[in-house]
Amino acid sequence: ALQKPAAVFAPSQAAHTAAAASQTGETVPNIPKDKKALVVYFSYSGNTRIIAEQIRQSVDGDIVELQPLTPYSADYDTVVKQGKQEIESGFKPPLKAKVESLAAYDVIFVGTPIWWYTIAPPVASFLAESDLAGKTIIPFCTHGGYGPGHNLEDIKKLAPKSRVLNELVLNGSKTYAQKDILAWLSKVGFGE
Ligand SMILES: Cc1cc2nc3c(=O)[nH]c(=O)nc-3n(C[C@H](O)[C@H](O)[C@H](O)COP(=O)(O)O)c2cc1C
Repeated sequence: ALQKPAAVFAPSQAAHTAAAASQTGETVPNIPKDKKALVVYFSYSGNTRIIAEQIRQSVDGDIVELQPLTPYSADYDTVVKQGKQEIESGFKPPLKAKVESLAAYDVIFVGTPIWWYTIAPPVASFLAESDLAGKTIIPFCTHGGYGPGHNLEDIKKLAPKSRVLNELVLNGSKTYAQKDILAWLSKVGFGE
């Protein structure tokens, strides 16, 4: 399944308009909650970051962007090839910073672009190096049209002591209204 040409994962940047929409659009009340939430995500070309910000806005939580110690190339095709190698070899790149104070959060949203049908390597690094026992993990991903692949299974494998809820799967080239994000949040039971 990994033999598809690199061109199929062409960058999709239509999501940029979503940021503007979520700032100028409808006002949405925060979901009432007694749990403290953290949004942790990686984003190479910006699509997952937009969703991460929308989630943070809806849950009124904190947010952390994962960054590999060695940044990925600015050249997209180079990254598509490198990502393939990293995923096939199970490489988990060292992160620029360890995510601190996880103990303070009950719920951790984990966001990733889909790379070669799974989570991006920096997200694998985060899951592998963090103590997530007893946490509720709510995954979300953006993909380029080929769907979420096996990323949810891979998240569960890397966080065996967490309760991993259903994933929000989004197409990175589409835009999502804040109310769509809220609808998903209440569907996964956040705030109950
Ligand atoms: C290394 C790499 C691998 C990718 N692999 C896939 C894939 O397997 N399936 C897919 O639908 N999209 C794939 N894409 C496209 C991204 O998942 C999609 O553009 C996503 O929204 C990017 O999120 P970001 O802007 O937060 O980095 C890939 C992109 C890159 C850079």
